[in-house]
Amino acid sequence: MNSNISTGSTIKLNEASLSRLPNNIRVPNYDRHQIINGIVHIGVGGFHRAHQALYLDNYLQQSRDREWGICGVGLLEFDRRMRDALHSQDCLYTLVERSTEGDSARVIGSITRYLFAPDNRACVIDVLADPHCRIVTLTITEAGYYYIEGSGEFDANHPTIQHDLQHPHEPIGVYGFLTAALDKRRQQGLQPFTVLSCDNLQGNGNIARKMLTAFAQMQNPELGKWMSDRVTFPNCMVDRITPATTAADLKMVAEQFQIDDAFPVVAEPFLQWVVEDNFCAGRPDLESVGVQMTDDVHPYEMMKIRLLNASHLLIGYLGTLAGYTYVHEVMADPAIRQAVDRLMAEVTPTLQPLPGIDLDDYKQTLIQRFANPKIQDRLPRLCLNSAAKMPKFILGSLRDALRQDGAIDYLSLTIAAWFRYLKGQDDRGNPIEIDDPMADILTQRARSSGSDPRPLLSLAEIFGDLSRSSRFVETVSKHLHNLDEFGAKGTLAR
Ligand SMILES: NC(=O)c1ccc[n+]([C@@H]2O[C@H](COP(=O)([O-])OP(=O)(O)OC[C@H]3O[C@@H](n4cnc5c(N)ncnc54)[C@H](O)[C@@H]3O)[C@@H](O)[C@H]2O)c1
Ligand SMILES: O=P(O)(O)OC[C@@H](O)[C@@H](O)[C@H](O)[C@H](O)CO
Repeated sequence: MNSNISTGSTIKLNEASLSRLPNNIRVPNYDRHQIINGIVHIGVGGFHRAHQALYLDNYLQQSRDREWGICGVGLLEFDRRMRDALHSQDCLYTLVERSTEGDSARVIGSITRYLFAPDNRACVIDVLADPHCRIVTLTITEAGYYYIEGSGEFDANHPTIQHDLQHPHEPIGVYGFLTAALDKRRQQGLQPFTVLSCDNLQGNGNIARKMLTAFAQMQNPELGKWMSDRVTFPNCMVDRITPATTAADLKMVAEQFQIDDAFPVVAEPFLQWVVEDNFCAGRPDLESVGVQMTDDVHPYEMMKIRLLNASHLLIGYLGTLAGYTYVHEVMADPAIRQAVDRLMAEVTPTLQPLPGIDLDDYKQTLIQRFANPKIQDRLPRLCLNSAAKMPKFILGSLRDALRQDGAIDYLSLTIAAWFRYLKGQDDRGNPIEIDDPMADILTQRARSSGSDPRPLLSLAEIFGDLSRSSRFVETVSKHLHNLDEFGAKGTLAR
């Protein structure tokens, strides 16, 4: 992304320039120098900055409690750009909410420090081990949990895990850092911190608990036991569509709001966070800023992941095959929009009822959110890392539907469309770039097996034993044949 923007009439964003920004831009009304970073967040990308950091900014704006600022951490080379941007502007950034009614911008101040782990790994461990840190939150993507989908077990052979087991003081992965810090806390007689996963995983807290404690057990069984007894891992459901920031967003922020921001973030107006109330070292009064605290997040997670994220996959594959670029363009195609409706209808019987939530309204709102032309959500973002997302977003519903003898047509179509997508060409022969840690094996199988889905369905680490269901295999097979022969639009027309 080209981050050079004209600075003629813009103001470089930083602490000193806040008072000179246009009046219609809300800026932090609190003294950021007084804030204690009670939260360390790993994986500061677009989503964290549009969601959790906004909730905490609202909290700091309205409360006198100064204990819940955020120290951001990036573990991967990918995060170098975030480091440079945030360090150049005192960790401030612009959040723009975009809807058909218009755009509104505000400057978020809740992240007061940012650490790029490759610069100084020991410093990241020290910050996590500091008694002021009481909650560690994560948005490290589905692939960041080192979870073997087919078995539900910890992927102990992953090179990152092996590295961290052998180099406990120089970790590179999330579990290495968390374990090193918790070990220090235990040795110093300090309480542990809460680990709050904010990734799109059903039972994200349970998965984080199982994987982190498995890692710690391998390193030091006593420490593993202490962690398993003392650290809490609330599950939570998070929701806000946040596209990846583009050069056009930087230009828009400069032109519409006169802010020269090296890494703004753009999001839809909708926002939701439902969190299990299980924090071992205290928490901010999240209810006061609209977070829903509950004893059981499970039905909320199921509803969101099985309706929203599953639809995103169908939109991503069919839309890409049909030659579209953006989600709102796909939603303007009546046939694909109808397929999304039908996918949601198929999933609905697998959901538990939620008091106070009308599922028809929820689904209608999703369709409207997807159709928002202002947020310019690109299809490749939805299709990224599909091997990790497919089991979480689609296969749970599929298993339930098979058990209930329910309809599986559109769930299977989503899988068939993914297989067709993995062949690397859209319906007009334009290349598709597959961005997935499993890309090699997936594309190799997709290309060599023609319209036979079985070689891909036999990947047990993704599909488990689903390939034993002949009903399922036949339905995917039928759709894959149609997609190969008639393309995405032709298949839907039939
Ligand atoms: N973008 C959204 O609309 C949205 C909405 C709800 C939830 N989420 C969740 O947030 C996650 C991140 O989304 P984003 O939009 O911020 O993406 P992003 O690409 O902007 O940021 C991803 C962050 O995750 C880190 N990361 C990736 N793999 C990692 C690994 N193996 N170990 C440690 N860190 C790793 C990256 O370094 C980066 O900081 C999603 O995968 C999803 O689970 C996103
Ligand atoms: O972020 P991922 O890769 O888990 O999934 C892609 C999108 O479905 C997701 O980011 C949604 O936009 C988000 O979950 C909305 O809250």
